[in-house]
Amino acid sequence: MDERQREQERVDKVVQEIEQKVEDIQEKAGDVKEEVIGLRETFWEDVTVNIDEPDDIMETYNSLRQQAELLGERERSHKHVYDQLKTLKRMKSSPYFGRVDFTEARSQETDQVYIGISSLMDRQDENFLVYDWRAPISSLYYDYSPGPAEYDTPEGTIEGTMDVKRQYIIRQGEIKGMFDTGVTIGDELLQEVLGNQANTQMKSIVATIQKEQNQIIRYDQRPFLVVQGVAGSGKTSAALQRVAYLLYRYRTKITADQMMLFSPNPMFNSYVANVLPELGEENIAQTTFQEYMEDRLQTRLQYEDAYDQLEYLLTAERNETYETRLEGVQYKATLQFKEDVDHYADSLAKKGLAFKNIKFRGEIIVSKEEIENHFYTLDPFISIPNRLEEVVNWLLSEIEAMEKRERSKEWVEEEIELLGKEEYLKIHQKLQAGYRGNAETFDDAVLEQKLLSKAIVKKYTKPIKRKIHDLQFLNMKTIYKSLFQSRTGLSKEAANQTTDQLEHGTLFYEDVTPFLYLEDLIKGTHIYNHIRYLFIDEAQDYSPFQFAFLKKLFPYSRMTVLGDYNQAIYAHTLHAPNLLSEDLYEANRAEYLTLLRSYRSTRQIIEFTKQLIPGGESIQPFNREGVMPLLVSTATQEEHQHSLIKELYRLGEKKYETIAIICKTAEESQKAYDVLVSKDIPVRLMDKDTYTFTKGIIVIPVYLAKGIEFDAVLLHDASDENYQFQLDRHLFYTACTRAMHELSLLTLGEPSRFIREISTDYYKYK
Ligand SMILES: Nc1ncnc2c1ncn2[C@@H]1O[C@H](COP(=O)(O)OP(=O)(O)OP(=O)(O)O)[C@@H](O)[C@H]1O
Repeated sequence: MDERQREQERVDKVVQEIEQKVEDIQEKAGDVKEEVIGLRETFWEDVTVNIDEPDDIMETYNSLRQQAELLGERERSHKHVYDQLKTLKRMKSSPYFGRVDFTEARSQETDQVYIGISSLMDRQDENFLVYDWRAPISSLYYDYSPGPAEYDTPEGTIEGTMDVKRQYIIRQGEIKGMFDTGVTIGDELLQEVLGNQANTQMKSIVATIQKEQNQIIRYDQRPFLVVQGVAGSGKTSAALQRVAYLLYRYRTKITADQMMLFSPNPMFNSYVANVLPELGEENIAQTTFQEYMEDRLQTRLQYEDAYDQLEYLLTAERNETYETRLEGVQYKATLQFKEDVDHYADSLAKKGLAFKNIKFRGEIIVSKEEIENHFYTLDPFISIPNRLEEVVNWLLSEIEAMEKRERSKEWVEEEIELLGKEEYLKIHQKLQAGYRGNAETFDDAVLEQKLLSKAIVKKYTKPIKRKIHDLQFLNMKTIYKSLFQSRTGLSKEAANQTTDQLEHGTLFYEDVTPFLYLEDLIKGTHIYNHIRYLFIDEAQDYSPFQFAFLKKLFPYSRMTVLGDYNQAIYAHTLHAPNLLSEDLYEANRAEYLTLLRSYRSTRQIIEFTKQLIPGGESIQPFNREGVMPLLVSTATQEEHQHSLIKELYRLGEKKYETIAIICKTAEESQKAYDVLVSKDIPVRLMDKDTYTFTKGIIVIPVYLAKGIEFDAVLLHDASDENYQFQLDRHLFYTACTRAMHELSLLTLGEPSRFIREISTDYYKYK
């Protein structure tokens, strides 16, 4: 029998074991499921509901709680069984992907370690048939070639020799490919994986994790892990496998809801949504900075979003207003500005807080001046948030006093009379329920009238009280506006521009973080203390100020920060440090890792794109052959449209599943889209509100294509007019590096200087 047959026999045996396990579990699962259904059906039968006496209420409460706990526990175990089944079903088709034979130096015993997406024991629960890829011993597979090798366990390092390192492609229980590999994990397998068509959903890479990626995945020392990785080097992939790794490593301590990922746009969220479930793990919370902002500001204020800011900076005329705005954008991103805000917040302890009148039925009941007076008569040594708490209590007591006065007023009586039958009944019943123990007084019409007026007044004061609790009597807009009358590092023009903007009622995007930061200093910080691991992807787009803000929001989180400074596309990151800069981290608190190998694109595309950026020569392409990028230069609109359509047909014939026409801005995208639609080309336009992306041809502005990849990319207009400034270079690089197999650059007019800098040996010219 040859080696392959022997291996196939083993696969068959493991598949049988899996089938057996599935059967066993299904039987058990059936029981649990029925139990859950049964419990739900009889939930109310098994609780005693009696609320006549306080003791009975207690008993009812306890009985309800017990029943709910029982149901919860059964539901959890049902879910556990269900998850197990899902993983086993996945393993039945492909039980493992790797094997290492390892001889421990101490015992001289050799183990054959088979590695798959999850561990699998034999039926006696004695031997591992498959090891989870995250188990300590599995790191041998990712880190070593045959020869001396070692791995770390919680008990210490185990040394030995690796005799065999083998990879398998197993599909539907059949070995389709099998290779013994050297240092890096098989080029064959990677070739196969990377040569495939792009997917509208990212896949897990556990079978082919590279050594330097494995380092990121398993890193477990300093609180900050900062990864600078070139485009397509697997940063996002590594981050997601790292989540799965941490969930496994700390499975008794950490759950998915204690982790969170900040991603660049909502479409990216749907793009990566499958990776963790594919690995048998739950997804973690994902948000974008934009979503966080929306959540915080809600309808309180109008504000600009990051994309609109970028759109303005890319499309507006470069005049004085523009330059002033740019100054603001850049300065408000810095830690110096954060210090300005800190100083200003300190000064507010003595004076300067602005308040709003509290009104009731159109009349002022506590004026802003009264609130201000009250606030500033409180002990100045008490912090602002604590003083505000006192103000809340005082305001609430004022409201209560007012409530009492109002109850006997005429308008209340009128309202009672005007009450609809249903409303009346509702209030009546509510009152009755509350006063059951005292039933005889209920006949008393006077009492009823009293209770009704109380309820009516309460109806009006309830929202006021809620607003007081939420500190909405603070006039945050005015407070923030006054910051620009204090001393800051901004020029007078930039400060005035901000105030003017605020007077129109809208917050610039660059003001959102400082605004929320100041608000937190005044109201007391919002913190997410349950988040233990925070992941920030596309970190180059965050400013030092935003980072300081995030650190305050997540004080107990270890952070994994990943990005590529060559893809920094926001104006605040120009000539400024960003989240990848070492000077933002305290000494010894952060580890910096670099990824230089790029996997996404063919060798030809990488050879081209690496010349677009300074230092690009250090980028190492993964050797996957393809065709050279194509440049199609045209002189007129007609020619441009004609060649666009011709290119689309040509790429379409190659059966690519995803083709992206990438534009610099939303404005350009809209134009391209209109042209294509008028020519009956089936195409979708992606904008900032698009949440998923689909197969076929799409038109998309670069900043929304961040982090995503396509089979073929067609740059809609790579002309010099479109791409000439420093920021354009990053946009251009980001756009070109989205392509996996083919890249075409169309230009209307002279090609961009970034292309002209490159020797024509690296692209075809048409
Ligand atoms: N070890 C690997 N095995 C298989 N595929 C990989 C590996 N590493 C990366 N890839 C693939 O390379 C592509 C790029 O990976 P990913 O999107 O994680 O890179 P990135 O560094 O986040 O890219 P960018 O910064 O350009 O958005 C993906 O298709 C991913 O599946």
